[in-house]
Amino acid sequence: MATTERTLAEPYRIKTVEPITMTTREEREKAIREAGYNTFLLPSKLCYIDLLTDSGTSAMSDNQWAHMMMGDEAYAGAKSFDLLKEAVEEVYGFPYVVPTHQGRGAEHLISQILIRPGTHVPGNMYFTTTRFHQEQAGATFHDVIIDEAHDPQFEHPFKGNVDLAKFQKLIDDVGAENIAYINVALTVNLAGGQPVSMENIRAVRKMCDDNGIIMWSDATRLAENAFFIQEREEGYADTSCAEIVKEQLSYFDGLTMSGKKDCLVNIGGFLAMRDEDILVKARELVVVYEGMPSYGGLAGRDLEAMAVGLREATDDAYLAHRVGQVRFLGELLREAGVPIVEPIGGHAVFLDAAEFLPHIPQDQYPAQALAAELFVESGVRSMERGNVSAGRDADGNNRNPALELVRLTIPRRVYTDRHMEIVARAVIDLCAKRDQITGLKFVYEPPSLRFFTSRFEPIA
Ligand SMILES: Cc1ncc(COP(=O)(O)O)c(C=O)c1O
Ligand SMILES: N[C@@H](Cc1ccc(O)cc1)C(=O)O
Repeated sequence: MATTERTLAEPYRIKTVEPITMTTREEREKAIREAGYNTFLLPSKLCYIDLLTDSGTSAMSDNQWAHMMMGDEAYAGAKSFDLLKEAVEEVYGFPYVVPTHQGRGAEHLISQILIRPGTHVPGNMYFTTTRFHQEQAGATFHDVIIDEAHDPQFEHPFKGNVDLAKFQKLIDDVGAENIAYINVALTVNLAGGQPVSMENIRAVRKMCDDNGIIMWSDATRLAENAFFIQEREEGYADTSCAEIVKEQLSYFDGLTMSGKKDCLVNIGGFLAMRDEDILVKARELVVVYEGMPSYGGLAGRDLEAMAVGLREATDDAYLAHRVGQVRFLGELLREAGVPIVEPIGGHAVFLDAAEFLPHIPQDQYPAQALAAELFVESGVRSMERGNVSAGRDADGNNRNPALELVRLTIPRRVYTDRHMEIVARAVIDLCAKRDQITGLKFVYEPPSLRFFTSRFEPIA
């Protein structure tokens, strides 16, 4: 959809509003200094338009709020769990579900269940928390995404696809019996919100069947993935996103879910699976780390909101608007010559910071510097997704990923297209004076998941 053709209005009307206010440049300069040039450490009240993340930032519907009042807060056997179980079975097709407080709670449990120390986990690009839990359980992560995903400019309709040859090579190198499972993310966050095709999912399933490998999904943005299949894959134009969601998942043995994205809730997650042995182990572990198997760290009202939200998120009109709004912002930037990751993904527009700031070496964290400066310029909060996020390897060296990006992440059902225009204007204005932006160095660096809490100062 080109910007000029954006005729579909929001498929909802606004019933509750939350005021936001603009700050002065001086206030923002002080705030970013105090936050150690890390946008994660900024107070949200100073962020005029907050595009840090699409996680837990959705606006809930009237129906979700109504269900919040109906949460069954019993410690055990709450009916809210039954509602979630029914929704997961009906919409996703999995008979068993174990709630967790959010996605990484589910990642922790499945990593502990399926990984033996010394085994291997392939995936279509790493995700920070996912890889952390896999490594903590003793596995080695292997990136088996297609090469194109590491090239920000490469146009590919399904840039999140698994490279079957890379997967096969790993099987040949380490032996199928040493592969704990393959983890396929729908869509791929760090590649730019890029989708995986149904054809690719089927082909991975076949390789898993041929080799006796468990096929798991990080299904965090599975509804957005379904939208891209409907839009781009032959044979799916007349299939509803709800049907595509179900078909996609029919090939998997189970999934981890961060409900904070495509279940449209502010908190929540779960594991879903077909295998009873995995269910039993998940129930054994969930009571240690999260709570009873019927609530997993959540309130009954959270389970209710998630059960309703996961249905709403598969609606065709909602998804067309959702992905359309992300694209609207991306196209405004592209038209102005701002370097962005192509094609524009499902949940965010990613600025190519390496291209934006060619004068800043990667070890001076250009994406981190760009996110900080965008906030000072405009009050728009974004997130670094490059060298800082990738962390250090076993030898203590920066991983220097091929993608050095800043993510403008669009919360679901929260901002209007007018907000998107303001964001585009801010980025375009900053692009015109990019030469003035300088690199950063660490003044505090935590040992893991450093991007959340690290602090920096400018290199003079
Ligand atoms: C692709 C992906 N997987 C897993 C997670 C983990 O989910 P959560 O933030 O709910 O722990 C996230 C977001 O954090 C994500 O984007
Ligand atoms: N999953 C969320 C929250 C998050 C952000 C950064 C991370 O590396 C981990 C989690 C997101 O992608 O925005």
